[in-house]
Amino acid sequence: MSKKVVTFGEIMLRLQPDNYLRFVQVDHLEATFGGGEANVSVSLANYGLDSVYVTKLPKHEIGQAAVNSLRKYGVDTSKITRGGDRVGIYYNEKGASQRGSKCIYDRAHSAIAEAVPADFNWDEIFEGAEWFHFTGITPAVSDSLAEITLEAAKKAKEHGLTVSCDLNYRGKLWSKEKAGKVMGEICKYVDVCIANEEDAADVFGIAASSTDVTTGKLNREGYIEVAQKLTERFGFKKVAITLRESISANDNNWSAMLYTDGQAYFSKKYALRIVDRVGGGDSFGGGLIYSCVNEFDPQATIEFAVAASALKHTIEGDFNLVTVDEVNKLAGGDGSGRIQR
Ligand SMILES: O=C(O)C(=O)C[C@H](O)[C@H](O)CO
Repeated sequence: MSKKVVTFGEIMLRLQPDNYLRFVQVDHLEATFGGGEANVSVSLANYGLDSVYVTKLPKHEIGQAAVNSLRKYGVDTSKITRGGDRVGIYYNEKGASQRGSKCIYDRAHSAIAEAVPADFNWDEIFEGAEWFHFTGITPAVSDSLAEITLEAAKKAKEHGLTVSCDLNYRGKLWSKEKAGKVMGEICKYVDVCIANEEDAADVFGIAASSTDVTTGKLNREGYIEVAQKLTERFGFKKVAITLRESISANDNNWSAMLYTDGQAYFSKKYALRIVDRVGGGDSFGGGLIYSCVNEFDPQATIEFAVAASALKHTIEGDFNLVTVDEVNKLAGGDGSGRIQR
């Protein structure tokens, strides 16, 4: 039987202009769905795991369309609570070259934002599960959701699950102070922390002293220092950090580090040409969770996670629609992009 992983968060309607058009230019928007944890669930379903996504969505057709967008890829949506009025929306304008992407949220009073603890029966949801994943976006959405996320993390530990959290700081949803306070409590129940150095600094005020003298960015020692400080503070078993050594619109190197048992493992570096970067971090989380539940060794774990997320950057939409074989092919060194025939 395949291993069961539960994720919890908000899935939103993503509305986006075609290609690289600006919001103010268009008279129609393309509609898809996405959300940090939903994206991870789709990755895991693609990899063949029993992938369960938990949220609350209205009973109406837009809520159903969100459910269908997940079912289409094999995510188990049976634990989604139905009710409330709104599906959260995010508008995404894709940047190019020196113009960055823009994200506008319209998610206040969504069904999940207004969910209450009684909406979820965690004992039932976690039955037979091995792993629970959420991101720092979920508790940022509303106070009630922060309370529910904490309860879910505690319950997951009681049920013996491994708990992972991607810090994913969203400054449009809450202040650094509030994020630090809420996440500081929730992270006591987390085993595997996914972060980048900006999240660590924004949420926990953790900064590293080691930077590269020429670029001014963190160097390897700096990343290790961030992971060590996170581990010291929360007792994480693993810290996975995506490295922004030089990630700008024109120079996109993508790699990561896994820190576990006092050892740091660095992945290969990929030069990306970005088709869609939204969900890139989630695809990394999905690859990491897949590798961990399958007990890959640390180097293989980080290579799989980074290769998975490198592939995501080539795919339109939030979801990483790749198979284990495709990820293994890239992780194994074949990044040729050749046509297969
Ligand atoms: O930013 C958010 O809250 C989203 O969930 C939108 C995207 O799906 C998310 O940023 C991808 O990680």
